Parts: sequence; C-alpha cells; structure tokens
Amino acid sequence: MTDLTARTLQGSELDDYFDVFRAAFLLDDELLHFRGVLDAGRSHGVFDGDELIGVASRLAPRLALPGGTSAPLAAVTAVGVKPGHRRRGVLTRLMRAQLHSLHEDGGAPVAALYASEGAIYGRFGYAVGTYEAKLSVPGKTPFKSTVDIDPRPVRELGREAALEFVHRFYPTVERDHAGRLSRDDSAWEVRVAADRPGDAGEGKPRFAVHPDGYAIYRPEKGWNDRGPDFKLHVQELVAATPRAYAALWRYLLDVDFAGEVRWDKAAVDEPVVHLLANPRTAGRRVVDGLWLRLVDLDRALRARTYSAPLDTVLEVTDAFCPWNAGRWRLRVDDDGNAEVTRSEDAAALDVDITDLASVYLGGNTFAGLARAGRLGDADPDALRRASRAFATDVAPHCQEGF
Ligand SMILES: CC(=O)SCCNC(=O)CCNC(=O)[C@H](O)C(C)(C)COP(=O)(O)OP(=O)(O)OC[C@H]1O[C@@H](n2cnc3c(N)ncnc32)[C@H](O)[C@@H]1OP(=O)(O)O
Repeated sequence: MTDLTARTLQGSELDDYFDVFRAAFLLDDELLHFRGVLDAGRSHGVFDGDELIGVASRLAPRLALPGGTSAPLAAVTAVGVKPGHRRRGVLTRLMRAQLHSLHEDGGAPVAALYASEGAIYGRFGYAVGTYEAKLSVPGKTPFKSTVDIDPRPVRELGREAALEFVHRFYPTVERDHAGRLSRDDSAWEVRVAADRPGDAGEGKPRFAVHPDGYAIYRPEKGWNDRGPDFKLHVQELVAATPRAYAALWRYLLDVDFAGEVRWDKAAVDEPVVHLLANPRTAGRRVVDGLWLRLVDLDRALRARTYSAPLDTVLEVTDAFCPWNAGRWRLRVDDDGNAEVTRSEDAAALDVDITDLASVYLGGNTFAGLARAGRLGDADPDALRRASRAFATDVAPHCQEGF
C-alpha cells in the first residue's frame, strides 16, 4: 500500500478537488457554483501516491461572538474522501493537517462546520455549538391584536436593487446575533442568494424589503383541489426593529398562494411565535446547526465577552489538539472581558475541549452538560458561575449554510 500524504493544494489542483468532492457527495452538476469560492491555499488534500483521494477546505468569514465582538472563523467545508478509499484514516489526516496549520499559523482561533452526519466530528474536538429550528407557519395565520406592525410598506425588489440594499443593511445587524457570519460579494452570490432554483423544487430567490429589514425567500409551487398551495421557503429574515420584524412576517404570511411559510434555518428562539394569536400554529423541530471547534482555546475564550464576572480554573482534555490540554485560569472582569492564562491552581471544572466548544456561543450551558454527567462531580457553585458568565440573551444563530 502506498503511503498517504497530506498537504495544502495548488491552484492547478482545484479541478481534481472538485472531482473528489463530487464523487464523495454523489453529485452530478449540483453545487458546481460552489467551486468558485474554494481557495487552494485554504484547501488540504490527501494523496495516495499521485492520486488525490481526500479533500477539505475552509472559507474565511468572521464569526459574530457573544457581546458584539467577532473573530476570524475557519468555516470548514466541502470535506470528502473518494469512495474506495474510506476508513483508512484519510479524514483524520485532513482534520489534523487543517487544525495544526491553523494553530501553527496563528490563524482563526475557532473552526465551524455543518456535519453531514452527526457521528463524524466529535472525535476531532467539534461539538454542536448552535441549534436551528425547522419552522413552519400556515399562510394567513393571524397575529395577536396587540402586535405593533411598522406601517411602512414591504416591497418586492428586483435582484439588483435588493442586493444593493441588503449589502448595505446586513453589516448593521451582523453582530446582533452570535453565530452570524460576515459576507463578501461571493458569499451573497453563492451561499445566501444564489440566482438559481433551489435543490428541492424551490424557485429563484425573491426579495421582500422594508426600510428596516428584509426577507429573502424562494417559492415552491403547489396546487391542490382547492387551489394554490405554495410553500414560501425563507432563506433569511433580518430586521433591525421588532416592528419591522412583524411587518416582514405579516408580509410573508399574507402572500397570496402561500399555504405555508417555512424556514429551515430559523433561530430556536425565533420571536415570530410570540406574534401569533395561536402560538401552537407554528411547528418547530430543532436540529443541530453549527459544530464548533476551539482551535486555540486561549485565543478563542479571549475573543468573546461574557455576561458576568468569573474567576475559575479549568482542567482541559484535548486528545486531537494537545496544545489546548492542561490547566487554564479564566478571569472575566466586570466589563465581561476575559484573561486566559496557564495555571497551577486546583481546577474547579474538568472539561473536554468539546464541552467548551458546545458552550462557547451560548447555545448550551455548563449546567446542562453537568446534568448529562459530562462534568463529573463539579462544584455546583463553580458550575452556576460559569453558566452565568457564558450565558447569552439570544440563542446563537447562523442563517446560512456553507
Ligand atoms: C463539513 C463537511 O463537509 S461535512 C461532509 C463530510 N463528507 C461526507 O459526508 C461525504 C461522504 N463521506 C466521506 O467522504 C467519508 O466517509 C468521510 C469524510 C465522512 C470519512 O472519511 P474517512 O477517510 O473514511 O474517515 P477516517 O478513516 O479518517 O475515519 C476516522 C474515524 O471516523 C469514523 N467515521 C468516519 N466516517 C464516519 C461516519 N460517516 N459515521 C460514523 N463514523 C465515521 C471512522 O470509523 C473512524 O473511526 P475510528 O477512529 O474509531 O477508527
């Protein structure tokens, strides 16, 4: 058997990359547009002799963090190993090469991905850091009579005018929610509002724009014996004020032909349920969203701010990135800013790096992990303080796939 080698790719190898990716994901021509956003310098390959058999890349947006800060993110994507070469440690080599290079180069302190299957990435130190709701609301569902709707109209804009508006508007709200990503032009074109029909029967994106927000949605045609029964698939809905949020939801729910408004990547605490006269009409199924990996825990923990002061010592295990293992002191001052240093003091909490990843954005709590038996015999007071410090007012939420 030939030796396997892992390395960063050259620009001339991106076609081969895409061939491996398509073979791994059993694709025909879907996702071809995605090729344009892959950067060879941020892509790793594993070779069996001269043959490229495994690939992993990363995009480089910034990730909004609790407290309104942000940090560079390694947004890991398009990971695949050619059928016929699996379960020989190829993915393990890719993950090692990627995480080690981020650590050695002082690159993004945090990595994130959407997992194709939930059993793959825990062994590499990833854990579910955000959740998302598959939300559905029947068309024409009434609001409570007390809902305050911004009376300025929501207008459908053509693609060019709408993109001009949303490009300007989105950065003003980007840091309102931990979990949101910064976007360059290609992010809009490829990830958020690709000008092509969706993969599951949805049409091209449409843009409903209000002075204080917007919704991007795709209609899916449908007729039954009683008439039109379309579904509107929300791609994203962003509003700067509660009144604009209500106006955009009212607009979507009232679109003629729409039997149902669906949002597959809604926040788990999506406020629309508080607008509905009968909140039970909203269906919600919660699934995992972003899987997070703290590449360098000290840099990652310093990058966010915290909800309460804290002075605690963590004993950290990290089998895949050993530079994170050991004892760390986390001190948070009254303004929520953290200092993270090595420590010799007795640890108050024993945590694996996956536990820190799961609480990092506020999507899970130390208390919740302890109730699952993950934190051993942790001192209840230390747990409470840590949970309070890491807590966030709103659930972290990433609206876009990558
Ligand atoms: C961010 C993203 O892009 S997510 C998309 C990931 N890609 C895909 O799902 C495409 C289809 N699948 C594949 O390409 C491959 O099967 C991969 C990438 C999932 C795994 O690649 P492999 O080279 O086979 O993984 P590797 O041999 O390094 O496995 C490492 C460990 O993970 C386990 N593992 C690998 N894939 C899976 C899986 N799908 N489910 C459960 N365990 C898995 C292996 O059994 C092995 O366990 P061990 O350490 O206990 O022996």
